[in-house]
Amino acid sequence: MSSAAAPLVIAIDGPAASGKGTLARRLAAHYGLRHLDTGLTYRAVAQRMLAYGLPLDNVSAAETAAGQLDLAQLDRDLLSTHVIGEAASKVAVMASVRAILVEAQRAFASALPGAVLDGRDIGTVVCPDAAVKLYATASADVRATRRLHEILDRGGAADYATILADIERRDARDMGRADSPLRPAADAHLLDTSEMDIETAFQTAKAIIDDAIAGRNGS
Ligand SMILES: Nc1ncnc2c1ncn2[C@@H]1O[C@H](COP(=O)(O)OP(=O)(O)O)[C@@H](O)[C@H]1O
Ligand SMILES: Nc1ccn([C@@H]2O[C@H](COP(=O)(O)OP(=O)(O)O)[C@@H](O)[C@H]2O)c(=O)n1
Repeated sequence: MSSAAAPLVIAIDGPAASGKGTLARRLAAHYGLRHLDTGLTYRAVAQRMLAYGLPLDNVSAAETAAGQLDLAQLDRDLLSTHVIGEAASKVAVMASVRAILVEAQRAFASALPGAVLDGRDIGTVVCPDAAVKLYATASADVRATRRLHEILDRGGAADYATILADIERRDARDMGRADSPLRPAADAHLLDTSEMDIETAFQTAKAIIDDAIAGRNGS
């Protein structure tokens, strides 16, 4: 039996530009939950390192930056650059940095009424008991095209081949690292959005979550 007072946690993982953030934001608004883009926590640490000209493998500096992080101050516009995403995946291989960030992410998830968290290890490490776990995927080609349009729409410059190579390199680093590699949790629902528009992806995710909530409430 489930407790009505337990926070409802929805975990969404997936590789770069799979659409997990877009889904997470819409789902959080729909279900009246708070949202945390955990990628921004790694990006914020990386941004501090870049701003101070520190090497991205400087563990003690990265630990300090992680310890000083304020989840309420994460600036998505500032942190969403391609360069910071690449740097974040280098910072994210450090187990001690992950431990600090995971603790903050778990505290966020534990408050009522619950939350949608998106990232790489939410269903496997941060919230292994989440009520619903989704693993968003899309082909590397589709993801690179989405990211390219995102950058161009913001007035930036980029080319498809470079973005695709960066995405494939980042996938390999995130899936190959020793601590908390990117992979679907055993009980995650796979959501391949390659041929879904945003609305279809949202409706598909919502149907999965509604089912899980009905099961949780014993109906
Ligand atoms: N199903 C979809 N179809 C088309 N574009 C999408 C879809 N989902 C997300 N996008 C777009 O792709 C880009 C990356 O999406 P985002 O949610 O930020 O991915 P992630 O959080 O996985 O990196 C954004 O510009 C977003 O609007
Ligand atoms: N829960 C998480 C979230 C992000 N990350 C790391 O942070 C990087 C940036 O994550 P992000 O979610 O902001 O990147 P995008 O998927 O939006 O491109 C990823 O490539 C991972 O290396 C992680 O290790 N664990």
